[in-house]
Amino acid sequence: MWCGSTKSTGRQRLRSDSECSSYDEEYKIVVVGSADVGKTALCQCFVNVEDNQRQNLQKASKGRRAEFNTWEAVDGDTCCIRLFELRMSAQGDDDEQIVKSLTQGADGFLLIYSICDMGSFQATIKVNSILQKLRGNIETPLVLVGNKADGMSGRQVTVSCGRDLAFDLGSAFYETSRYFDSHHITNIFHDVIRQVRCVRTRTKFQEQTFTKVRGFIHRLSFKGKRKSLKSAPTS
Ligand SMILES: Nc1nc2c(ncn2[C@@H]2O[C@H](COP(=O)(O)OP(=O)(O)OP(=O)(O)O)[C@@H](O)[C@H]2O)c(=O)[nH]1
Repeated sequence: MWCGSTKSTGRQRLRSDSECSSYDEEYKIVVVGSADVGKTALCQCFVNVEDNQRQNLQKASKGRRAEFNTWEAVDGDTCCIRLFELRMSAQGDDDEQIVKSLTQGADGFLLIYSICDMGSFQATIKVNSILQKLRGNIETPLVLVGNKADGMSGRQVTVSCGRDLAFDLGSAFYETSRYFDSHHITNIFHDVIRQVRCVRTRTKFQEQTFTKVRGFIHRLSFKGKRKSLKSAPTS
């Protein structure tokens, strides 16, 4: 697995953006939540950034919008995953243009809160409604994630609160931590990719069905016209 970040950290990138965007299967995933819930930490764990680089990245990224690219095999199919970190507050006082363009251009979302911060949990409800409003009718693959489940700080949000919210949102739900086994975090990112694949397959199927039906109607109307021309009396 190649890992890299497009944050201007001086870190060497092994493949270019254009390579990523020309890749067959590209997934744009927005990792969204309030400040300090661990968005950067989870992205870094997923793209497998080493611990010593992690500290530098974190220092360099404060106040910046982070973006990570990685190539990853999900269920045997390699794809290019682009992660966009988006800090959003419940007040909706964020840069509207950026929120709008990231939200509308995304294939899927990881909605993060910290289980040690009730405010961040409550904010996810508001953030989700902003996302849904901006997406309109576009289907939105979503995974709700309660981070910092390592017990280092006091828990403020119970597991059942998280589960109930996920049920209301119609999303998958995980609790995790940057200190958990990396497979746990990988599995969360793979889950959202699988959901995006389902949406894409469904859309493709609907488009193919629509094309077939349109072709059938076209042929029928053509036959009908030919018949009426043949049966028309010749003067
Ligand atoms: N205990 C614990 N701390 C974590 C975990 N993930 C992140 N942190 C800590 O929480 C703080 C914020 O982490 P970040 O990854 O910068 O959070 P963020 O959501 O990207 O923050 P912003 O970029 O400010 O929005 C840091 O001090 C991290 O070390 C976790 O799973 N467990």
